[in-house]
Order: sequence, then structure tokens, then C-alpha cells
Amino acid sequence: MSSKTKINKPNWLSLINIDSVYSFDRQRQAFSLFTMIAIALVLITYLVIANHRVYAPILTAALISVNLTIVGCIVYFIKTKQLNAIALITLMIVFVMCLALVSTGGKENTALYWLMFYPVAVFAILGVKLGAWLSSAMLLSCIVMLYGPDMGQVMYGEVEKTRFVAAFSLVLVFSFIGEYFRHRSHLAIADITLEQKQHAYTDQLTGAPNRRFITSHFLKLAASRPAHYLPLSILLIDLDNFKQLNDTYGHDFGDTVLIEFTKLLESQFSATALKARYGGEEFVVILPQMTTIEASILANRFRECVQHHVILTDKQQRVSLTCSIGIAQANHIDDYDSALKLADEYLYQAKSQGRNKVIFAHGEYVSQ
Ligand SMILES: Nc1nc2c(ncn2[C@@H]2O[C@H](COP(=O)(O)OP(=O)(O)OP(=O)(O)O)[C@@H](O)[C@H]2O)c(=O)[nH]1
Repeated sequence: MSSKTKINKPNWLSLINIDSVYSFDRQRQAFSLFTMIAIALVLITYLVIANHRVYAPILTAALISVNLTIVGCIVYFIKTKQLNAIALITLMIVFVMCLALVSTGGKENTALYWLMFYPVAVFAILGVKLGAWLSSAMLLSCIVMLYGPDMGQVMYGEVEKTRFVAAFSLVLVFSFIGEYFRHRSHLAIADITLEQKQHAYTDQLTGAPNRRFITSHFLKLAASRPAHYLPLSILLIDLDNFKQLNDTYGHDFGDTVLIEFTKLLESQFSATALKARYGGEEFVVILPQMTTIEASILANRFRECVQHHVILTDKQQRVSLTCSIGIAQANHIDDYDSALKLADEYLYQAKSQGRNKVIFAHGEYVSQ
């Protein structure tokens, strides 16, 4: 191995999420939707109670069905937390109700005024694409109703119609511009946040995750999905006599060895294992859903692999190295620190007993 190349496409980067960037945006969407739902429920209930003697039975039944559908949407959301599906259904219902309002004219023919909220709400709740489609569909439907053939709909004055079309178009255009650039700036913030997080969590020399990644991110992730991770086996791995290697072949070659060692970790342990550089010539491998007994077999295989691995210097000298490993198990995420401390004690024992060993609670592996 001669060049100081970093590992390609590391798996662990996919564990980094930037959900926090989107959480306020989801709240904005949910607040807009549930405000609209509350208004729709109150309005429809009022219309049914106040006018059920005047309305045709079919209209009363239709309004009650709309209310029941909206309540059904709320129940569906509580169970599934799927906001987009109920947002689309609700806004389609509101769409149809708005057209019905325009068709009947509403109280004292004021229907057209009430439609102005639609583009604002639909962009806020469904975003740019669906917002543009539904708002444009609303505008076109209204134009057909206002200027098209008589289908039994109420007639509005010419000035009123022109003013409505102009005002609605303006609201639509400015809602689109606002939502489009808000969305773009949001994506830019998300990109920057992800880049900064990746940078903060990456060891610059080896490209491996660093100690901060484990403490600030990985443990929180594991705590949120304990069934996928516990028990954790923690391998604390330290290169043997690294100072001597540095002193003999130079610091640059020492760097090369650290990079090579990281590649070896990456290739010898599974994709689900987290392989991090903890600092200096010390590495941590975290094996999810594994006991120390199982982990010790993998650790010993890795120790042997390191022992037989040869690294060439620039002058084609063959250099081999060894490592010592301490292993401990964490049955709860809160046990991580104490398990790491225990692994450190076993590592210390491995060093003091001559190095190139794997030591854990139930025994040890030594070089043959
Ligand atoms: N090349 C290089 N060396 C490093 C780096 N980080 C730490 N080191 C060196 O690693 C060496 C660690 O030395 P020690 O802690 O004495 O450990 P050791 O020589 O491996 O001895 P044992 O651990 O007891 O086997 C020191 O000489 C550090 O300078 C690095 O990023 N690059």
C-alpha cells in the first residue's frame, strides 16, 4: 500500500440524518392543515345546523359526509402520522366546496371573496408542485364558471368577475414565488447542515467516523431503535508499538499505516458494524446485536488478519504490525461508557501481557 487514499462511500455516512432541519417545516405544514380542517369542520357543522330545514336532504347528507370524511382523515393521521395523504384529501374536498360556493354565490353573492385563501393554504400545506396544480385548477374552474355557458350557476357582475380573476391570479403568483424560494432556501440549508455534520463527524486522516460521531450521533440513533442495536459489543483496538513504527519509518508512513488499518477494519467487519477512529492509534468497532463471545471470534480473526498483513514502505521495505483488543458488552445504551471503560481495562491487560491479544470477560485469544 503506498497512497494515502480514503475509503470510498462509507456506510456510516448514511446514518447521519438532518431531521431537525425539517421538523419546523413539518410543524408549519401541520398547523396550516389543522387550522383549515378546524375552520372547515366548524363552518360545515354551522351550515348543517342553521340550514337543515332549508337545504335539500341530499345537500345536508353531502355536508355531513364531508365532515365525517374529514374526521376520518384526522383519525388516520393520529394512527399513521401520514400528513401528505390527508392534506391532499382535505384540500380536494375544500376545492369542491369552493366551487359549490361559487356556483351558488354564497351569502349576498360574496362567494368569490372567500376563495382568496385557497392558493395561500394549498401552497403552505402541499408545497410548490401540488400547490401550483390545485391553485391553477381552481382559477381555471372559476373562469369557466364565471365566463362559460349557463349551467345553473349564479351570475356575477362583469367588474366583480374581472377583479376576482386579477386578484386571485396575483395571490397565486405571489404564493408560488414565496413557496418556491422558501423551499429552495430550505434545501440549501439542509445541504449545508449535512455537509457540516459529515465534516464534524469524520476523522480527517482516515475518513472513518470519529469519537464525536459515536457520542453525539450513533448512541442517540441506537437509543431510538434499541431492538435493532442491543446488545452492543464494543471492541477497543490499539496498534502495538506504534511509536516505534513512527520513529523507525517516519510520521508520514505512520499516517499511511493508520489509513491502511482503517481499510482493513472496513473490509474485515460487516457493513452493520461501526468502525471509528477514537484518537491516535486507537480504534473502536461497535457490533450491533452481538454478544462478546460472538464478537471475540470476529475480533480474533481480525487480529490474525492484521498480524499477517504486510505494508510496503516507499523503499519497498515489508512492514507488518500487530494490534491488541479489549472487548465488552453493553446491554443498554446507558451502559456504553461503562462497557467502553471495561474494554479499555481488557485492552490494558492485553498490552501488559505482551500485546497482540484479544481479551474479554470470558477469556482471551493470543497469537499462536
Ligand atoms: N503517524 C501518526 N502517529 C500518531 C498519530 N496519532 C498518534 N500518533 C502516535 O502514536 C504513538 C502512540 O504511542 P504510544 O501511546 O506510546 O503507544 P505505542 O507506541 O503504540 O505502544 P503500545 O500502545 O503500548 O503498544 C505516538 O508516538 C503518537 O505520536 C497520527 O495521526 N499519525
